[in-house]
Amino acid sequence: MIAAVVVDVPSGSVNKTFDYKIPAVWEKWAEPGMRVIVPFGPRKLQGFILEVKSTSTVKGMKNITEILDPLPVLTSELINLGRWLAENTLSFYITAYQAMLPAAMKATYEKSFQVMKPDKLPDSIHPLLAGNNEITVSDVTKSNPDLLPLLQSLAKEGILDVVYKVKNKANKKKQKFVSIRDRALTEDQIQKLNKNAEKQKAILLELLHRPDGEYSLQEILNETGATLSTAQALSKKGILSIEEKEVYRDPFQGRTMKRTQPLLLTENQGEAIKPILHAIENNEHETVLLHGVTGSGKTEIYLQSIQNVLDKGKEAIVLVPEISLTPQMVNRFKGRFGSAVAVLHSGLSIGEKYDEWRKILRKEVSVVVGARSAIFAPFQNLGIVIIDEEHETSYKQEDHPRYHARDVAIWRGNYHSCPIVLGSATPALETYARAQKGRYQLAELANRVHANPMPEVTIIDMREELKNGNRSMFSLALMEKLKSGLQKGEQSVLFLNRRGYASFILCRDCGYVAQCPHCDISLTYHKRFGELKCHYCGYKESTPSVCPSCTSEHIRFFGTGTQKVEEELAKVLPEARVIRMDVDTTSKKGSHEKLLTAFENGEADILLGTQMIAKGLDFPKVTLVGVLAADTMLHLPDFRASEKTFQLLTQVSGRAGRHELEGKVIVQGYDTQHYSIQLASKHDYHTFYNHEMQTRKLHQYPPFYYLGLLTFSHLDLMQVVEASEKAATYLSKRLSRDSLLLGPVTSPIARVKDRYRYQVMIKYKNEPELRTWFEEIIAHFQKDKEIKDLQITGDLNAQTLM
Ligand SMILES: Nc1ncnc2c1ncn2[C@@H]1O[C@H](COP(=O)(O)OP(=O)(O)OP(=O)(O)O)[C@@H](O)[C@H]1O
Ligand SMILES: [Zn+2]
Ligand SMILES: [Zn+2]
Repeated sequence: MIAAVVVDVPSGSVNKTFDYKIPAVWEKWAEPGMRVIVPFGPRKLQGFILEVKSTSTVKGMKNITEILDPLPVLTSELINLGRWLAENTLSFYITAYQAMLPAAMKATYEKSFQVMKPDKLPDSIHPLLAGNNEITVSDVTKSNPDLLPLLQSLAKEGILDVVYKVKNKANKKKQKFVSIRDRALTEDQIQKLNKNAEKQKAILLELLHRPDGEYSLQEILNETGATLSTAQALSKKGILSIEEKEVYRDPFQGRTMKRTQPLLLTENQGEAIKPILHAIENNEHETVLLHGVTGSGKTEIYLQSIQNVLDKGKEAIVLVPEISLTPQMVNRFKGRFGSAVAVLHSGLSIGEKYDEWRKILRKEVSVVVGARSAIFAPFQNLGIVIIDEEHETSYKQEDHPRYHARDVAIWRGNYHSCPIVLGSATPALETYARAQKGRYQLAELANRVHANPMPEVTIIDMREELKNGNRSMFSLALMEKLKSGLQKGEQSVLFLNRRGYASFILCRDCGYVAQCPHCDISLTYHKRFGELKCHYCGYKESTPSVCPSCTSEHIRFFGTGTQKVEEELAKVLPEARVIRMDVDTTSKKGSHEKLLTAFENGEADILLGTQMIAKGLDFPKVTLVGVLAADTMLHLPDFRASEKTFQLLTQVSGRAGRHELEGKVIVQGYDTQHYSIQLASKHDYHTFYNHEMQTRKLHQYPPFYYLGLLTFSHLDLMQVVEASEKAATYLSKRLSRDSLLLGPVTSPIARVKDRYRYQVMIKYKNEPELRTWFEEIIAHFQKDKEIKDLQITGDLNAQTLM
């Protein structure tokens, strides 16, 4: 038998399968979707079997070295999906397949020197080997780099051999369990034990006091204070049995979850869930847009839809943006479906993610809640995919493979004949447009549950405040509300929109702003370390005390960070207890959850934070939401700036007054007349949609046009300009008349890590050959040896132009 294998070399010339012979021992169980190790040139590489066949035209085929998985890790569905994904995102097949699996399953490679002729080995090498038969190249490089040339020449003479090894990161966690072999005999055996074998006795007594069964060895040792060797001695005598077993790393271990029961749906919810239930009932693929205002009870609709899917013996995937994948969010699903739920998000360790993933493959769970990549959960009987906050840009991966989770979901829904639910209070323009055209079904929830009113929003123009002599970062109205909230014992959320508003250092005399010397962006000020840092490349420098440009001493930290707001709050409201949530206070594992729980338990009056607190939170005592700097995002070079501002303001406002207490929102800014701010304050999605659609149409942006984007980068500016001009000429000769070509121009971020960036943009409605042309351009420059190091990335459906 022969296996067609795609190997772990992300390169254009290797972007196909290679045939290998399956050795007789493995013939019976080799299947498509298994990981293998194969020889490839002088190396050993990991790969995936995509096909098993009986003939091949290839001469001199090599054997597969090893099959790594007892069962396929890619289902036949995922094998097909990967092909589609690679082709539509201009990535390599291997990259697409690797993106579908947990990181732990990706191989790393190791090169080492192995001794072939020990008698000819020079003495100087012996200490290095320390009695072993081989040593890894990386070990030599670390300890004795000057010996490398000698080792290399020994390899040429055949005294050493260079071997390549594939290392697997995927390790299963093992734990030792202990049990008593024969309870009836044990009393006797305790009598017979040596008098001073106190600890051995302690172990046996501890086990005898417990009900019959296996116990974690570590737990027993902790209880008795005995050591491992004591237990091993008992095991040698045949009294105890110690066994090693595989266990899952469970990040939610030891947590008791309150089980919840389905709520009686409101009339509105009952209507909105109908098209979803209909599709589940009839095994139909249907994309349903669930457009519901904040607090309208979308989550309850998700939960009951999933229940219907589980009742049919099928499985469910729920995607949630990484940033709102909080324990509170997860608990809503675990609370309803208990241990049937697996969770996949980036906060888990590599091992934990691998364990959660294996629960899915082994059919031990039937619901997955996770961030973007959870869309690849290897379920085989998928009954629904739910994408919460479907407008979130994080659903698009901005690295190879550049897929959008929404597109993958719809592909899988089609494959399994099941519904896809896109939920949001502020659907992406693209999505709402499709619903209007009838390509998606539209279900709307116009009101909050039980007719709770939407919070009243007041907009404050901070320029006016300044004119009236208020120089603080809080308007009078906000101060007043914060104070009255404190008096009544209610809670407030203060949201600082930091995107596009990093804290930077500015010279008030000459206007100098500290920039990264390698990237064209300003450095961000980090007070805690007194340093300036680049968010793109990690470059750091200490904060200057005088301006490097004009030597003025008026060089200061400018812009508002959460720390600064916290300090201000302490001055003006010293009695308020504040919890600050931002990247600095949540970097430690579990701190995110701790802070939120503390706030929920009423241990603070004000929750102050960034984007992190904008979504999904549902706290009954929150009556006031304050937004500082609502307009900062409007000025980003991004055609979605208005849409993003509208979405964010709507989401944040939605945190107020979700339960009995009425909510109020105060929005502060400088450019408060902008329609996205005005309409968000009126909770008016539909007017915003119509207005924004007109703008997009006028400027020929999505959803009226797709954006194709080719980005070129190189250390040498001339190379980038030349290559991008060639590409633009090539495309302009081929594009249809309805398409527009823009550029080449410098990218909005013109330089990253010393590499200059240029882009060519194509606005198109229908350009079936575009993919091929992009592929040809990329292949052309890859062959061109003169422009070494030129990087080109292509995106057929770019979401941003950065
Ligand atoms: N049928 C119902 N009966 C009683 N309470 C309900 C019902 N449906 C939802 N709720 C409650 O209403 C509140 C808001 O619902 P939920 O959080 O699901 O809204 P949402 O639309 O998902 O909001 P957001 O988009 O703001 O996150 C929750 O506390 C929820 O428990
Ligand atoms: Zn200066
Ligand atoms: Zn930089």
